[in-house]
Amino acid sequence: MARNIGSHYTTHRVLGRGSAGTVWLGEGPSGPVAVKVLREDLAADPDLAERFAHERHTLLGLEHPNIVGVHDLVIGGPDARDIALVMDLVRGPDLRSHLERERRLRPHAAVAIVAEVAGGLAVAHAAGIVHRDVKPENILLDTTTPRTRALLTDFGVAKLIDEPRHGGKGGVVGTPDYMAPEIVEGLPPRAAVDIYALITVLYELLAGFTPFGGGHPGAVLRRQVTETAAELPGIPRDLWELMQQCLAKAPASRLRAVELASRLRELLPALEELPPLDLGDPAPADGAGRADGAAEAAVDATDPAAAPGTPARAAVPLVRGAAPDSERATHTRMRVPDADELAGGAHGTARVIRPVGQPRAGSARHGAAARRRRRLAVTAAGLLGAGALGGWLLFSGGEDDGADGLGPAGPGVEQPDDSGAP
Ligand SMILES: Nc1ncnc2c1ncn2[C@@H]1O[C@H](COP(=O)(O)OP(=O)(O)OP(=O)(O)O)[C@@H](O)[C@H]1O
Repeated sequence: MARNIGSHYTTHRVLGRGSAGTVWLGEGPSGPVAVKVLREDLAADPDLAERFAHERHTLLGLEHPNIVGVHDLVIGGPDARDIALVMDLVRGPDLRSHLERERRLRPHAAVAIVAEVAGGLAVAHAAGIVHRDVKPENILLDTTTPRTRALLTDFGVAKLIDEPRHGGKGGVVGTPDYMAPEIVEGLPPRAAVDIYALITVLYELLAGFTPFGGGHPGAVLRRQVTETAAELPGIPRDLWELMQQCLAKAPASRLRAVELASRLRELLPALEELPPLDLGDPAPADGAGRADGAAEAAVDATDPAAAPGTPARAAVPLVRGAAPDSERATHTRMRVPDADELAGGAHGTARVIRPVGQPRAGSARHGAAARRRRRLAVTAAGLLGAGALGGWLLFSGGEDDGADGLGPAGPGVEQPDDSGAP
């Protein structure tokens, strides 16, 4: 049923749901738009409404072909409880859905997408805006043009929702798989966190899994701080060197967005003919269950991420709590693993990428449930300080609409036990 948002916009049908609210297809004075209506419980927070109003200028000011433009911010509604962002309508899938379908992208396609997003980030960073939640879910693909265009969305929303409520200490909300080590260490997020996250996305597009994902969110955060990304077999040397530089633990060592965009563009011609990286698992055409077991056979049976009923990855929304307008489960509290647990025990938790055709003995198949995507909101308050850990991880759990996830402990990847389940 059509619903009015402010005096200029009408919403018609749901395009998608995120942790912060629901995105609707809408109509405005100049044509179709996407309208993100924040969750009622968030919108009811007067501080949040105030922050959105305060940042109106920033939210509306970013213009770039690779950034989803925000046209308007509506605060009000019949009961004065709506907060809605009116955005460019992007016709096409988000990068998460695209990757789930493709499983792994050709290096040229992956680098082209990431170079475009880096271009958008460069403009935002120059304006002093850090995205803070770069991940495939926040990259939309416009497929209406002859050449698909990638657009980064949700600018500024992470910061607004993340701010401490009443001047108290806020946690850091983010997505463990893409979270830069300095955030885990409690430092304020600067532009370099977006570079780290974006190159993590590139790694995922090439490999089908993130460098440090899998298992307990606390273990993922620990790996972000302590481990080194495994080199992907067959990746061109100069591309890998650039990726390593942007995955550096020290933020100052990473490239700036503008440099990254141009370096990636320079690499493109040499990547044109390359097929997707061969990590040893025949990609199923439909991206659905790998019923023949050829791929699943490589997954470590001890990996909690591979256990039936355990989510394969942790794509994390911005905010805690269940969306009242979605079917997600309510949030759950869990303890951050202590320093010892986070040290990973004697065996560590880094993935080992095996050479093609070399399955690991004693490995087991993924359960169907292990491929489900789960969303978590993580608050990491001073997670790793002087080697000791404190605080809590707060996460909301629930599955999305049943799309198969790309398990970080994907085929061809070993991930020793890092169980730190609550
Ligand atoms: N500007 C847009 N145009 C078209 N569709 C959009 C637009 N913005 C979002 N969507 C759709 O709505 C879905 C939900 O978007 P939203 O930003 O609320 O959540 P998310 O980024 O997927 O997750 P989260 O907010 O939890 O991190 C997206 O996956 C996409 O399919």
